Amino acid sequence: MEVEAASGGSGSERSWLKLGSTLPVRNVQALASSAPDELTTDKIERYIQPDIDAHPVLVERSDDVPVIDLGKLLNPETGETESAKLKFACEEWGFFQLVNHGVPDEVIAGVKRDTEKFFELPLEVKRVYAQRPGDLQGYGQAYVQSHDQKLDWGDLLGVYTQPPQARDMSYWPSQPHTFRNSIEEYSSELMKVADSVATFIAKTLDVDPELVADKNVVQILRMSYYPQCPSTPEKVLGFSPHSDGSFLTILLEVNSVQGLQIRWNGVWIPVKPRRDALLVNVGDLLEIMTNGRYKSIEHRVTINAHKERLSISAFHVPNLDGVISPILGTMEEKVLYKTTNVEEYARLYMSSKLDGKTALDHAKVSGI
Ligand SMILES: O=C(O)CCC(=O)C(=O)O
Ligand SMILES: [Fe+2]
Repeated sequence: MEVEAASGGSGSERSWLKLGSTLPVRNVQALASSAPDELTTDKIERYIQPDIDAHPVLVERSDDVPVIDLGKLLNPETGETESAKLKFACEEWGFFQLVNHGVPDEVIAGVKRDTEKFFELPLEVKRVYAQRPGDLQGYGQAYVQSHDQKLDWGDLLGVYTQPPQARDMSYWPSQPHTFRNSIEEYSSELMKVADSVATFIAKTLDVDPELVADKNVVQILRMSYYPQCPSTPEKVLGFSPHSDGSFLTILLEVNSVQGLQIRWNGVWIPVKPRRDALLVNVGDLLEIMTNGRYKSIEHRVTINAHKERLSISAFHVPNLDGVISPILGTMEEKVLYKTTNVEEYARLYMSSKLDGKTALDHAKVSGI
């Protein structure tokens, strides 16, 4: 089985699109729907995660995942208190549920409906959008970073949505027929949310919002479909543990089936889907920018024996030609991260050459 590693841009065409890595394997949705006797040990083997139980799962902490109210952040009377909560959420959790986010219900309902319909389409139709090697856009299987890495029990649709001047809608799925429109509406609403969140994050850091304004200009949507897994679901993951290589990620849990778990003080905490919220998380680039104060937390997705799960991740990232420099709070603060070139970071994140380390480790000042 071959990993088609990112070949990288051809110099003139430097874009996030060219940095993906994909594995041309069988579609998981099709595998999941095969008859139980067809789903042999041999076929499921590559998905079995021996370390899945290495850390305990603490369901009772689920209610502690912070909730941040964007309406309260915007209101001068409540802004300060809410901003302190936001700071705490970014420092201690790296994840928060964002309520009163302002995205109209019908926009969310539209993109949810069309994402569900897309994955219901016959395999041959979805395959029309198959990923090209080294392309983040298209339909395929989840990325893997090394030949021996366990496979994830999920299929994805990657859509490169922003910035408007660079996107090419002709790569977007045209089925269901309302999909392009619903993606476009959702994408532009999320750009607004990401801008507001970034502005409030800048305030919590006491830095000029201008300093974060260019960190969110590119957006990639990833629609994930994790089919039910009739065979040993407790040993299989929809998405292996990782942190996001983004600045900010905004997640929509499409059908509210629980699956996401976040790593908190050595244990896994399941996140309860909330229909009224978007789940926001700090990505690696924000961790670098805050010199480690805001945490890009590891997370994973578990799967179900009988229920499928769908989600939409929106990764907000800077242009590839920039750099991220740690902002230091005080003169005494220890410098944890190097000034990092965004393109180099993105290549590293997507590459299979991580020597068991994470991309974030490579951005650290050596010796730490
Ligand atoms: O499906 C989810 O809940 C999370 C997906 C995720 O972690 C990602 O897309 O990076
Ligand atoms: Fe993630």
